[in-house]
Amino acid sequence: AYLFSFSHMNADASLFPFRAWQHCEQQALRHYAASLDNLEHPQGQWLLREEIARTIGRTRGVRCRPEQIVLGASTQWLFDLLAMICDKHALFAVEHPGYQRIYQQLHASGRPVLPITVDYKGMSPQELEESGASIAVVTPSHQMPTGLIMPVSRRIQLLNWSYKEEGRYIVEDDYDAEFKYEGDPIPALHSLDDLKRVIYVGTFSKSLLPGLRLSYMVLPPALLAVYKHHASHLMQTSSSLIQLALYVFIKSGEYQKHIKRMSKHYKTIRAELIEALHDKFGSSISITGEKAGLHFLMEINTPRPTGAILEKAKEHRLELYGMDRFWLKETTPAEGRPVIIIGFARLRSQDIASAVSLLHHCCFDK
Ligand SMILES: Cc1ncc(COP(=O)(O)O)c(CN[C@H](CF)CCC(=O)O)c1O
Repeated sequence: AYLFSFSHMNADASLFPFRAWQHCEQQALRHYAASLDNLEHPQGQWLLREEIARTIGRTRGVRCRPEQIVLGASTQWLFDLLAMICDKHALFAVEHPGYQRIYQQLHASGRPVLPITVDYKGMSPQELEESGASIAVVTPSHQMPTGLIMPVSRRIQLLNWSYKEEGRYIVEDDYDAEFKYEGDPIPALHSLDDLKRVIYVGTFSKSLLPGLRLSYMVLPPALLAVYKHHASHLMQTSSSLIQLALYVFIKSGEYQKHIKRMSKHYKTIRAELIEALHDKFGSSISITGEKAGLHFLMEINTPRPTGAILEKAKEHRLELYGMDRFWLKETTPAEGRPVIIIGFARLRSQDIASAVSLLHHCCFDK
């Protein structure tokens, strides 16, 4: 077990309202147990899809009907589904550096996946245009891993790219949208889309818990028709019990209360952590991607290479990851200063000073 964790992959289960969740589960069983005895709708429970449509309409400006929502046990599965229903010649473009599991998932679906460079505004429209891809996968709310927030100007550029040709789509993976600390709220790409070219994807992995394994996808009408034709033989992958408990949890207002409480908590932890990092590391670090989400990047001015830092972190039971897991191309990244990804979802206030000084030790001391 780790002493401290800077992982970007976890959540702090000790902050999850399990009593409230169990109450919602009991309510779900009391009122909807009957629906557990048969195979449900392939897209998932209607009641939950209604609540999700309402929630993303209110919080992200995503206008959709429950009929357009497909639930799934993980974002990876939803990308599998997407690969099944999209035109078999369609090429996918993904962000580089980017989220490796989606890249691998799409690769496994047998079609070439093209890594497209992410500049300081997000996926490069020029590279995307030249790539010949017709489906662009982006993470505009807090790019994984750089943490940049895609400005509206770039969102419009990508939408215009998708409008140029039939069959072009943008997959908006709105990961980390729930937690934003600086700057004005930016509406989802989906809310700016006039021609129904955006497929909106969301997950409860970070707003609630990764262990719930519940994610959702909003299909535009044209793709919904294809889904209904191709994939309706596929059964829903997520558990009906979790879906119904989540429906009660959202309906009762517990979800909104939880997001508010966690936003406040993460805002405090993030501020204390950034202050402690600057105190300890001084001008030897530069932090980027910290305006939203549950992680940011930290570049360190040290002669020690990333590999050696990660090695030392392992020795000292400090959970820490580098940028290699987001490097999708065969080429190795130009050797610059070490950059590590700092996740803070699992950090507790009282541990910050010790975790930061241990990190400093791994970066500089023998
Ligand atoms: C860009 C992006 N879109 C969705 C998810 C959610 O996927 P799921 O829980 O299956 O719904 C993640 C989650 N990624 C993990 C970080 F918590 C893993 C990162 C790593 O493998 O480095 C993600 O990065």
